[in-house]
Amino acid sequence: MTLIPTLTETVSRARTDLRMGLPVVIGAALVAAVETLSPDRLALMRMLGPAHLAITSWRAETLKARVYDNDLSRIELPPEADLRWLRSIADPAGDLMTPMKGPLKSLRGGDAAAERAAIALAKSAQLLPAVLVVPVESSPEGLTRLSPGPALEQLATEAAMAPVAAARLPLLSAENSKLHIFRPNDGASEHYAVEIGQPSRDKPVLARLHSACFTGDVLGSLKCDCGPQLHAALGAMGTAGEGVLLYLNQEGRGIGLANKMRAYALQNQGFDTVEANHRLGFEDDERDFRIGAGILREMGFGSVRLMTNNPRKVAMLEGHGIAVAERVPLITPRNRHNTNYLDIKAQKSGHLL
Ligand SMILES: Nc1nc2c(ncn2[C@@H]2O[C@H](COP(=O)(O)OP(=O)(O)OP(=O)(O)O)[C@@H](O)[C@H]2O)c(=O)[nH]1
Ligand SMILES: [Zn+2]
Repeated sequence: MTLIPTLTETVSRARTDLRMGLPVVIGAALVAAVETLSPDRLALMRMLGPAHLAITSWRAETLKARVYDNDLSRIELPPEADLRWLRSIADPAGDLMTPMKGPLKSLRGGDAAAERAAIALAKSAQLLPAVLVVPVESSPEGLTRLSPGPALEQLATEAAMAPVAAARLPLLSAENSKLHIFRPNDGASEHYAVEIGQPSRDKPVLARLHSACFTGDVLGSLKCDCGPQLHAALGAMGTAGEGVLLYLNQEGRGIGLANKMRAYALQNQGFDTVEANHRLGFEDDERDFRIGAGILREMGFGSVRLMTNNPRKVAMLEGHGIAVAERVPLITPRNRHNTNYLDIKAQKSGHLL
């Protein structure tokens, strides 16, 4: 152990840098997130050499740009491109008003490892997955530096979860409850576990992995089923006298609340929940379900009766050391605002509704 930052810590720093609009050095390139880049920093970066953009293949598909690097595209920057242009490539908000941004020229050949790591880093910072890249031989002092391969590997590694604090928390649905806080070792969000009663660690526990939904859980949004699912799950555990509900801070299926609102704005333009994610450049579901498995293991649970309609959650838990003894459906009422969303989840995401 030294006082020098580990790779995990350096990646976490780099994530914060991108959120603040600071470039980071990945391999032999200077990269910055388009979303947070200022005009001044853009000008300074462009003085260092020819720049290009990296976007995901989903975003490239919408923009009709060629994809030569599998999951991403490197787009040449036209000389006259300003920040407005960069943002129009990154953010689909204005796509319908200004559909033609091109023709876009995709770079071909060479190596896209730095771009791939930069996009993964931007996603982990819950920023739009679009980055400005300037290949450089030497880069200014003081910037966070990463090697592409190890950075990508680190971003794909399961974070270790440490229990931080726990206390009794009587709930409307179950007076005998306790709230546990878990902190990952990668500088990302904390997650919570509500333990109801004193469930045995030796038999399958009634469990729910709930992903945060500020709009549904807190505001009572009618657009999704999250709030009613949260309360139905706690209610069922209260009635049974025991259970464990993980509240995972993976808002918007892992893209964050700002991007979820971008997705909602696209849904107002007529795209469905899956199409909206893709137009933004994301996969339809960016959540890392290993987090839930890690917390259950940390709490001593090895087997669950899982309240979910999502077969992927079952498969991911099973794949990460938690036996799913039973899937318990969690069906909540439909309304005119969420019925299309629920149909799309059933048709495109395999939910059993
Ligand atoms: N990106 C995006 N996220 C959404 C949208 N609507 C709801 N969400 C998020 O979707 C997640 C729903 O999480 P869950 O209810 O735990 O998961 P699920 O995959 O629906 O599975 P089960 O509810 O267990 O059946 C939450 O993180 C919400 O914030 C949307 O239109 N776009
Ligand atoms: Zn919701």
